[in-house]
Amino acid sequence: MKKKMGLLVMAYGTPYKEEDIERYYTHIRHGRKPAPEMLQDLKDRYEAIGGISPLAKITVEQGEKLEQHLNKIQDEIEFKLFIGLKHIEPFIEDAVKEMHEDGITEAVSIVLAPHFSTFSVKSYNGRAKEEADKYGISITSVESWYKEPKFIKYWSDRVKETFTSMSDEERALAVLVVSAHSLPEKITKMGDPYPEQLKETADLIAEAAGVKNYAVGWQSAGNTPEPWLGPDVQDLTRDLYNEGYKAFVYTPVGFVADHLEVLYDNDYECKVVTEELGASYYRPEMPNAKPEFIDCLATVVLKQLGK
Ligand SMILES: CC1=C(CCC(=O)O)c2cc3nc(cc4[nH]c(cc5[nH]c(cc1n2)c(C)c5CCC(=O)O)c(CCC(=O)O)c4C)C(CCC(=O)O)=C3C
Ligand SMILES: [Fe+2]
Repeated sequence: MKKKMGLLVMAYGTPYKEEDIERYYTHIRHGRKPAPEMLQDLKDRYEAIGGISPLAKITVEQGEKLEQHLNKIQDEIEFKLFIGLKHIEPFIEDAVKEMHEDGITEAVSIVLAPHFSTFSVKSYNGRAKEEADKYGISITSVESWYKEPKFIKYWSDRVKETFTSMSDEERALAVLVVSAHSLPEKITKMGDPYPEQLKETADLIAEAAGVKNYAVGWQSAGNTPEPWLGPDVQDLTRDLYNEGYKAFVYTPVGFVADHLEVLYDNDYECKVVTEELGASYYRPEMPNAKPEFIDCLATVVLKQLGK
């Protein structure tokens, strides 16, 4: 008899249609409605990437493929998928309640973001645990998985391919920019491991790819007066250009899918800067639901369970 276990896959969530944008943004802002111009700015950014983000579909595909793959590569546990989102339905709490209604008493959870921070993974895991406690469900939660060798290999393979595709002249002046979502700088004072985890990720990828010229940057910082972690990837691009680099390879490794922060903040905003400088722009493909990435997530889940 196989043991049945809930597989709680958590992700950020995205509006399903234009009318969802306001309530989604309000949820991100902890219930404070955005000013009309902030809302319009966000709507314009979604419009610029085709009206709506591909993220909703990709998250489901990642979850479903992970469930299938886990059930294929081992036969001790029967995993059942539940998707729980941070800022739109199905919310994390909805997913945990559904697990309970399904008779599940044991679950493993993973967030579709590799690095731990109090603002991201800690909040996902905290919400899941609080709801699970109501039903007596025990959840074991992955806290971070950026060090998983299959994750590092995913990105170092992409980086190698990209550098190999360049001419010798271009490669000599190329630089790798490894980035994640910025967070308020105050997390550093709280001893948050997030900045250090991104730096470690960059070191591991650069080493595995054999790339000597690389830098860590932050992107997609919020629109608030407080200081955010820097340097911002756009400013960093200009600084690196002034140091002599002419080709830029962006790897937004804090994300795992094509979505607004990548399709707009990298593929539009960073690209504008490289075009203005006359430099070349590369952004290797995101993991999405590629088999090697699904296998990476499965490895992380099984390791969490001591398998
Ligand atoms: C750490 C982190 C991740 C990575 C980890 C994880 O994945 O959990 C992440 C991912 C994402 N963030 C996303 C979208 C947004 N995040 C926002 C705003 C914010 N994010 C923050 C943090 C993070 N965010 C913070 C501290 C704010 C400011 C809140 C405030 O104001 O106090 C805003 C508001 C407008 C703006 O600032 O742009 C939007 C629209 C999407 C979906 C894109 C799509 O729909 O395709 C994804 C995957
Ligand atoms: Fe965000």
